[in-house]
Amino acid sequence: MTFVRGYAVFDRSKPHVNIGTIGHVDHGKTTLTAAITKTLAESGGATFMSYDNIDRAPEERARGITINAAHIEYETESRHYGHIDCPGHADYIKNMITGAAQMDGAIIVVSATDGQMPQTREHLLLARQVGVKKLVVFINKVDQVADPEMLELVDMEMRDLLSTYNFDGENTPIIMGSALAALEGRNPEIGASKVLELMASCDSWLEVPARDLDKPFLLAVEDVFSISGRGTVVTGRVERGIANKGTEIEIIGWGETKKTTITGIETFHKELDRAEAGDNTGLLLRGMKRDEIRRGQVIALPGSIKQVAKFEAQVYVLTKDEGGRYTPFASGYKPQLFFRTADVNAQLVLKEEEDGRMIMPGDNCEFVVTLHAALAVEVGNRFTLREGTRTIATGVVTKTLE
Ligand SMILES: Nc1nc2c(ncn2[C@@H]2O[C@H](COP(=O)(O)OP(=O)(O)OP(=O)(O)O)[C@@H](O)[C@H]2O)c(=O)[nH]1
Ligand SMILES: [Mg+2]
Repeated sequence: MTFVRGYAVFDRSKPHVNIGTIGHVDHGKTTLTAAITKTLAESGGATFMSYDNIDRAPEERARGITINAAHIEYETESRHYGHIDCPGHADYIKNMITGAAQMDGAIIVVSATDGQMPQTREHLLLARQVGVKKLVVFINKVDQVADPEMLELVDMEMRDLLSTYNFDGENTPIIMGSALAALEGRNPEIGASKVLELMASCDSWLEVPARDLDKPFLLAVEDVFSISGRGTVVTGRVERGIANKGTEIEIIGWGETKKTTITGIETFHKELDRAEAGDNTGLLLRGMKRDEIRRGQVIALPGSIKQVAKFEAQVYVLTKDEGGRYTPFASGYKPQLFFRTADVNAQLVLKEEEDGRMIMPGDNCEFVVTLHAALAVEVGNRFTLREGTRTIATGVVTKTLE
């Protein structure tokens, strides 16, 4: 993860919403992210973040693609947004899932020249799976398309696709424009004005989710930093509850539980006294070394959540048209399981083993899932199963076992 320094005083006078850009590689997510900061900077709602400032790792610059999800912040008149620019490349889906898992809503970017592509579909599915309820569509690169019918077609196909993945295809706002024009400060009719229209749609269409402030504190660790002279900081989105400086917590997952105290809280480089559900935050932890904490663990109120290595789950196996497998698999299958910010090897055994029964793409089955290492899992948690570079199934935990 890259942390990009923000500008504003983090006050709670405006509702905070976590959003971000998702979609197929090269469709213009990072360009749009930079364009949003440029456009909002004019009204004082952002610090301009150049493209190179967002994709700043050497490998990202050399290849011209995003690898790490980057965190940015900006404000509209009515809201404060945390924005995560996700990678589109199929090899970095893992970083996309971790990024999307922290979003309340998302902007899906689709290029007018290509229309929907494999990761347009996969990202929609994964966004749905990690709990993103609503999206706004940005059809980008309209400067490259002369034929209005082509744009209409992309619009129609996106509405169909949204409905396929259980989003509101009919009413979802679709904005057509050019992120590059906005970033380069030209053709405002397809540039800046469209970015403003996009932000207005985010303000009106994406909802501020109800935050579970009353539940016990939980944050899924996205990244771990060591800050010299201060100690170890973990970052991630607070899933529920409230924590203050001085709150005792447990670090749970990967088979280990450790206890410590929160000694500092920082959100977008501003010191705060408390972290609450919905915040994308960094917690300074007493006496912890950087290598004692890992992505995929959770920081939780002691005793509020258990780690389990075995649970029952309802699993839907994607068809090949949904990007899934072409062929069936047998009980005992071992995919990679993605859950909150964790990814772990898992084994799926049919709950009621019928001799030699094969599981077909399109099937809905009950499995007993065994994880390679225990994680903080609860009934109702959603997860994704992947194999190589392909998402092959999605599931929900129905009962925890051991
Ligand atoms: N013509 C035109 N080109 C654009 C527009 N927006 C982005 N591009 C170009 O498209 C290419 C890819 O843009 P990025 O913003 O890196 O795409 P991305 O979606 O972030 O790509 P990944 O993060 O690697 O998935 C770059 O060369 C951009 O300059 C646009 O509106 N018009
Ligand atoms: Mg990018």
